[in-house]
This record gives sequence, C-alpha cells and structure tokens, in this order.
Amino acid sequence: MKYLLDSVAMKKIDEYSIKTTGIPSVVLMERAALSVSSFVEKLAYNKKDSGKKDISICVVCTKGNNGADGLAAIRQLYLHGYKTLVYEAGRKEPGTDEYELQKNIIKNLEIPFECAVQDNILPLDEYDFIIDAMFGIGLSRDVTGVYAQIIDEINRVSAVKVAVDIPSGLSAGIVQVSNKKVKADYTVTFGFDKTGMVLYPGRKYAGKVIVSDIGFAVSQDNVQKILENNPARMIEKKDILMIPEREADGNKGTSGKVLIAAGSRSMGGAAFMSAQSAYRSGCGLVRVFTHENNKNALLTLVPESICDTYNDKNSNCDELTKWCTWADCIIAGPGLSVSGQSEEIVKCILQSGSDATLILDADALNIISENEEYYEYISRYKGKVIMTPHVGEMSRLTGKSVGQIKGNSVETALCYSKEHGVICVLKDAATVVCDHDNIYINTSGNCGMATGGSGDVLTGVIAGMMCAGFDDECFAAALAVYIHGCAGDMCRKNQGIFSMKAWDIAESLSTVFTQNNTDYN
Ligand SMILES: NC(=O)C1=CN([C@@H]2O[C@H](COP(=O)(O)OP(=O)(O)OC[C@H]3O[C@@H](n4cnc5c(N)ncnc54)[C@H](OP(=O)(O)O)[C@@H]3O)[C@@H](O)[C@H]2O)[C@@H](O)CC1
Ligand SMILES: Nc1ncnc2c1ncn2[C@@H]1O[C@H](COP(=O)(O)OP(=O)(O)O)[C@@H](O)[C@H]1O
Ligand SMILES: [K+]
Repeated sequence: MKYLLDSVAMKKIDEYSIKTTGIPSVVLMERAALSVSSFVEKLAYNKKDSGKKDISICVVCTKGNNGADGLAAIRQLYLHGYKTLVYEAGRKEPGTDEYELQKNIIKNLEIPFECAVQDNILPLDEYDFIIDAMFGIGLSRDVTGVYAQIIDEINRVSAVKVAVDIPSGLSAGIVQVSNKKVKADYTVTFGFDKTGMVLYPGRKYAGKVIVSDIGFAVSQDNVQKILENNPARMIEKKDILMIPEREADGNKGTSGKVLIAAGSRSMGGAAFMSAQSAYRSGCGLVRVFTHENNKNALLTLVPESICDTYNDKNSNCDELTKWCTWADCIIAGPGLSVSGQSEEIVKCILQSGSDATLILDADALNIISENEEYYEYISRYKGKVIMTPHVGEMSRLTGKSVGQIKGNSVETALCYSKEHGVICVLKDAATVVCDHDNIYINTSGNCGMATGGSGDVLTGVIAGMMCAGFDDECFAAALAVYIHGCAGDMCRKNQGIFSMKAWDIAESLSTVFTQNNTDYN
C-alpha cells in the first residue's frame, strides 16, 4: 500500500523536512533536479544516433520552486554538454529565494535564457526534450494568459515532455482548478505519488510516473504521524501477499460460503460470471439463487455451483431467507432486473436477519435508487454492506450528474459511504473504495475492461476476499478491486484490449493469484 498525497500534505512534508529536521531546502532541490536531469539523460542516451551536442533540451519555468527545480536540472544537463535553453515566464517581481538562487547560477554559467512574451510565444519545434517546470504542487488557480499559451505550445510540438513533480496545470489533489494542462510523456515526481495523477483525467496527463526519493525526512511508514487526515492510498502488487494463508486442514465450509442472488428470466450471464469468479477467488461453496430458466446453463458453465431457483409465480423467499443465514457472504443484484419480484428478493435478503457481508450490485442498486425505504433496511442489516455502483448507478443513487461524479469521485464515494454507513466501491477507470475513514484509489486495470460483465466478475472477487479472513473489509474490497484489475491487465496481454471478455477476466484470476504466490500448499 502506498500513500497518495495532495499539495497540502506535500507542503507539510516539505516543511517538516526543512524546518523540523533541518535538511536544507537546496539539498532537496538539488536531489530533485538530479533525478529529473538523470532521467532525461537516460532518455537522451537512448537516442543513440545523435551525440549530446545535437540533443536540445528546453526547460520552461515560472518563478516558484518548481521552476527552481527546472533551472537546477537544466544546469546539470548543460554541464553534461547538452544544448539547452531556459524559457522563463512570470511576473517582473523576483521569484522565490530558491528560484533566484538557481537563476543566479544560470546567469553565472551564461546558459541561454529567454523570457516569454504574451502573444509572441517562442516556437518549441526544435527541441528534442521539454522539461516542464512551470507549476508544481503550488498551482493555485486556473492557468490563463501567457502561461496557457506556453502550455498550448508545449502540447503542440512533438518533443518528449518530462514534467517536474506534476504536469503544469494539473492539481495534486482530488479537485482540479485548471482546464489547461501539459500532456507529459513522463513525470518525475518527488517523494510520493500524487492523488491528482492517479485519478482521471490527471492520469492521462502525467504519462509514465517515476517516483523519486529526494531525501524528504518522511517515509511511507511515518506519513500518518505528520499528517492530520488519513490520506488516500493505493494497493500495490505486494499487497496480494497479505491474503491470509488457507488453513491446511480446512474444508469447503471453512473457505467461505457465498450466496449469489442474480439473474432473471432473460438474463443469466451475470450470475454465471459472478459464480465463476467467486470460485476462482477462493470461495469454498457458491450457491446461486436465480430464475429457473438459468439453472441448466449455470450447472453446465459452473458445475461446482449449487443452484436454487425462483420462477415467475413464486419468489421462493422462504428458501432464500434460509440460505442468507447459511452464507458468509451474499451478492445481490447482478442481472436481477428491476421488477416487483426482484424488489421482493432484495428486500427479503436485507430483512433475512443474516449477518453475512452483503455486496449490493447492479439491479439491487437500481432498486434502491427507486425505493428510499431500502436505506432503512440497509441501516438495520446486521452484517457489513458493500455497495458497488458504476458511475451511472451512482448517478441514479445520488441524483448527481455523471459529470459531477466523474469530476469528484473521491468526495462522492466518501460522502455516500458516510451517509449510509456502507463500504462504497465507486467503479470507474480509477475505482474508488472507501468507508468512513479509509480511501483507496485503484491503479490496476485498463479500458479493455469496459465490456459487459466485468462488474459481475468483480462481485465474485470481492466475495472471495470477504471470505479470505481479513479483519478489515474495506482493505479487502480494495484488494479485490486491484486483483480484478490485474486479471484485466493479464487479459490485455493474452486476448488484447479489443477482444478480451469478462469471462476471460474471471479465467485470468488464477494466474494473478499464482503469480503472486497465494497458492499455498
Ligand atoms: N525546498 C522545497 O520547498 C522543495 C520544493 N520542491 C518543488 O517545489 C514545488 C512547489 O513549489 P512552490 O510552492 O513554490 O509552487 P510552484 O509549484 O512552483 O508554483 C507556484 C508558483 O506559480 C504561481 N502560480 C500558481 N498558480 C498559478 C497560475 N494558475 N497562474 C500563474 N501563476 C500561478 C505562484 O504565484 P502566485 O500564486 O504567488 O501568484 C508561484 O509563483 C514542487 O512542486 C517541487 O517541484 C522540490 O524541489 C522539493 C523541495
Ligand atoms: N477504462 C477502464 N480502466 C480500468 N477499469 C475499467 C475501465 N472501464 C471499466 N473498468 C472496470 O470494469 C468494471 C465494469 O463494471 P460494470 O460497469 O459494473 O460492468 P457490467 O455492469 O457490465 O458488469 C469495473 O470494475 C470498472 O472499474
Ligand atoms: K511541472
């Protein structure tokens, strides 16, 4: 797990390192600059056919400390023999102390220097590399005027663009203040990943992100001691190893019993995918409660599952109640459709008296969004409740527009989770998982997963992690989302982004688990 920080958190870490522990600001800056210049040099070295003198590098800066980093980086590259230019934009007044210090060195070395003039921006076509050091985490408002013109010019030319700390115009936190942003190929960021570069649209602007240790006196382990709020986190591959070991003398009953209430008269696929992925994610027994039309197909596709049915005349709620109390985890909603009968089924589960962890997905969410009283049932439900809306479902649940939700997914998920006392998994390209005091932003997966049934597969993986024996359900749900994305990434390699299907994602789960050593004896 890694922390994701915003500008307020980064400034505290900066301040703690400089003021409390006494690491001089210029020392951090020199290391920051060195990490940028050595990265650019590595890229330049790969352009084997040209010598250093033929490679031209322009740093674009304004007069804050991001600009100061850029000046130090270009000085290091100049001293290594590259053809360089400093292109400065900014007010007439002096910059920060660090900026003026770096600028003085640039002047002493007589490194070529140009000042930007509004409406007369220097064409940047001739440069092989542009180092973007206009705004870092100090961006405070929309980018306009000469700064916006320079960003347009940077984005227009074909140079390789390396952003210092964060692409200029992008905010480090969950809210974006500017529409104008540099589209970087690479971002060398300092100390910690930044929330704004993990969420969309920032992830598209940051390119490949390199996190560089520049010597802040705060590590991943003591971040929380310095900050007042709980920052967002992202799951990493090594977290998969935290899945508790399976009991050597366990049996199918102890590995987790899952009830899946899914599938309707003309929709069975969702139930099959959920069942298949629950088994592939370690569940011991999977019982599917579905419309009788789906029974034969289910038992053909997932013969390990147990099937109970309802039909058009009888919702079979007595049986359903019994299996709710049998289960350790319940999934309700995939492919269930929205009808009087499916409403009865969801209500029956919520009022079953079960204390199993309940995952509400798809049509269960659509039912809730149309019937306020279901929130009352949720609040009285004994077990943990996990709700897994995609952005469209969240829009129906909250009345907010899809645009509003996408622009502020973390806040939306957090508010919803707090308001209803549930774990919220807000599914999107960067899925947010949160409860009242934890936020995870997912980084695995790809746009090939934007295909029917991917979400049904996710419900099974979440059920698997709920049955795995974690104490912290929010973490377990975030891990499930990460694993699901890794399976999607596996499909990207094997089936390709256009051809991959949800079933492939379910089938790739076993590779994700085995590659990460979770197949214990
Ligand atoms: N020792 C250290 O401290 C270390 C710092 N480090 C580096 O410092 C960076 C943070 O530096 P920072 O805080 O100086 O802010 P920065 O990102 O340069 O931008 C602020 C400048 O831009 C201006 N401005 C803002 N928005 C604007 C807009 N829309 N349009 C126009 N102007 C705008 C703002 O001016 P003002 O708001 O006062 O008008 C100010 O001049 C960080 O990302 C990292 O690279 C690392 O080296 C580690 C050690
Ligand atoms: N561009 C993307 N990048 C990463 N993951 C994605 C992307 N698009 C969709 N996904 C993931 O695929 C799943 C889609 O779920 P959902 O919309 O419920 O699909 P369905 O209803 O068809 O089962 C979610 O887990 C989502 O996070
Ligand atoms: K920058």
